[in-house]
Amino acid sequence: MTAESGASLLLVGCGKMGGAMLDGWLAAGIASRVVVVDRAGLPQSVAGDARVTLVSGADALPEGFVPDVIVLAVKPQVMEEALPSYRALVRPGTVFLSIAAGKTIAWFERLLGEGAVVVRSMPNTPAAIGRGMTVAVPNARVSAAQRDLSDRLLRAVGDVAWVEDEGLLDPVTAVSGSGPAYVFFLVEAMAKAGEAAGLPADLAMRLARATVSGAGALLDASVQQQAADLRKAVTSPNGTTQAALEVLMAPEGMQPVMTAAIAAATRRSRELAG
Ligand SMILES: NC(=O)C1=CN([C@@H]2O[C@H](COP(=O)(O)OP(=O)(O)OC[C@H]3O[C@@H](n4cnc5c(N)ncnc54)[C@H](OP(=O)(O)O)[C@@H]3O)[C@@H](O)[C@H]2O)C=CC1
Ligand SMILES: O=C(O)[C@@H]1CCC=N1
Repeated sequence: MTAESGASLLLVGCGKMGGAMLDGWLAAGIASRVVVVDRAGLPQSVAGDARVTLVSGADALPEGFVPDVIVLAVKPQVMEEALPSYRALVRPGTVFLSIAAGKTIAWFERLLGEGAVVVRSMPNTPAAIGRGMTVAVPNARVSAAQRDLSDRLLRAVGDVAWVEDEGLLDPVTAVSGSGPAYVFFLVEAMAKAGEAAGLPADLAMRLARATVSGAGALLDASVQQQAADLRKAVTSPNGTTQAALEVLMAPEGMQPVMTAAIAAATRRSRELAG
């Protein structure tokens, strides 16, 4: 691969996350060729793109195809069944880039062999609009050029942080990997509470959606301010917000619930290691 020619990629699993990442790579022009393995077919967004070839399984890869990166984007529960078919592609020049929750670098080395070059990462679904957050950790065999290529692939769909301590990937998964679901649930909960307070259901949902997305955009635009500062700016002394925050910020309020939720997701990520 050269910077001009672009990378040659094998994408194993093209569902919600794999499909979002594929869109990002094609839009950024990082990939010259992407072979996709997925029984369900290609997403509509990439149909007809000459750089993309769909195959039904590892046994149907194009003759002589040697990918720079193999992106592993199947569910953790099917990874063990899927992975051995790609063992023949292990070589120093090919990076196995996993986005699967829980599955550790040691687990991949066990199934692929000690020589495997592995990056374990955890993205999130805002990647679908180029606003993802990914944390990645390399194994010892990843070269500087391979780390750079992996970084460019992940950065095509949002921000990227690299860490050396793989143990951090479980709480990372709990905070940013699963995190979008908590925010969407917040919308649902606010809408339901608005209904309970007397709003019509459609107006309550419209207000909840607009408030969460507007607050997210304000947070994004307020690089100099902490989230706590933005919260304080809404909170008039002895006003309505203060009344609500006295409930949410009480010792038995939202913080212990969020801490317990993130601890549960962290535990589940560790269990998925298998
Ligand atoms: N969704 C999310 O928010 C995030 C997910 N992840 C991780 O991304 C990975 C994928 O998750 P997600 O995209 O949500 O899941 P999806 O189910 O949407 O995508 C997985 C895709 O892989 C296909 N597939 C199943 N078995 C194979 C196989 N043997 N070879 C090739 N393709 C196969 C599935 O097809 P079929 O449906 O026919 O089985 C499906 O299209 C998981 O490991 C998850 O932990 C990481 C961060 C965030
Ligand atoms: O729920 C899951 O297991 C995956 C990983 C992070 C987000 N979705």
